[in-house]
Amino acid sequence: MLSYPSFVGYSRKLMTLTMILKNGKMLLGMKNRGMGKGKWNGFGGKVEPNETIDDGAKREVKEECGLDVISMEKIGIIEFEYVGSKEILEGHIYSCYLFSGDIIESDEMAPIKWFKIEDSPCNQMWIDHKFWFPMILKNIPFKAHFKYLNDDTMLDSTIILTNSKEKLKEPWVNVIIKKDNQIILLKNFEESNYFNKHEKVKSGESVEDAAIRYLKSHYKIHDAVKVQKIAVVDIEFIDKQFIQEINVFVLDVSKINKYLQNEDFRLLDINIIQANKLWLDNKFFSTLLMMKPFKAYFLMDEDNILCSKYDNN
Ligand SMILES: CNc1ncnc2c1ncn2[C@@H]1O[C@H](COP(=O)(O)OP(=O)(O)OP(=O)(O)O)[C@@H](O)[C@H]1O
Repeated sequence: MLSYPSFVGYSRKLMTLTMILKNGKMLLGMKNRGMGKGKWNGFGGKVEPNETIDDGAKREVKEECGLDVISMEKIGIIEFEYVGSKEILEGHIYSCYLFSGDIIESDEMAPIKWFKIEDSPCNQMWIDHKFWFPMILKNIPFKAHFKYLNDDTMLDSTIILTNSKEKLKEPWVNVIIKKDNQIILLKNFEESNYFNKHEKVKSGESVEDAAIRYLKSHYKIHDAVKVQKIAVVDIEFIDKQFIQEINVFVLDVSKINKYLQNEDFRLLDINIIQANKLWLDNKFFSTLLMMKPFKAYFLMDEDNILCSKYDNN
């Protein structure tokens, strides 16, 4: 379901961007002119007509921060699209851990500073940085497309891991119980994201049976209960070799009191859902509660969503 855009009829401009890393820190320069003025970034620029992309990347590092690259690795290719432009900026993204020489600031890039990775000046960097930087750190090849309205507004993003051999899907279930205007959270819900824990589907078991098993293990519920499968959510973690396929069912008990007797639950008001950090993004819950089946895909690095796609057809 993760379709990647194609750009027939667009021209391309090749660019490089090299992230220089050492001992948990990254080297960033403040761009003082041209594209990305006023932003901290790695080092790079346009590839010249008579050089290879790798050579262009090394030349830009030398020109912009004075360092000589000893070795570098290309991790990703990003296609930057700006609404209204028929030119794709094709950025080749490198990591470099081995270099020599001294840092020299230039008119174009100053100051140049080492930042601890966890202290990166995110709000003074390109918005896209946070979506692909985890792949740089974990050395996971990727391809991405970011669509910008202007330099500070991103409209769409797609990231594909290019090394993944077909990852295996692992089916899980989750059942959301809705009562009037409230969602029922189990006692063991995940505090961090206000969501009931997922349950793994056993081998040979259907997802529907797993959903009923899930319900019975948590609630006093009888066999005839009807759950409705609303969402299939594929969750890919960048550094795991399988995709978690979460089948999300919804059971509406607004008219049925007996299911909930004598049990100790936590009720969460649907109206405050938007304000809470619920599982996944805000759109997920509102889409789920429309009760129309849909599919979704999330690319994650630990708790961070790097890419999300919905398919409501
Ligand atoms: C839209 N989101 C973006 N996210 C992250 N990085 C981005 C970027 N858009 C451009 N970049 C990088 O910014 C540099 C511009 O280079 P830029 O100064 O235009 O090139 P070059 O040095 O050849 O120019 P001059 O010839 O000196 O004008 C180059 O590394 C390029 O990869």
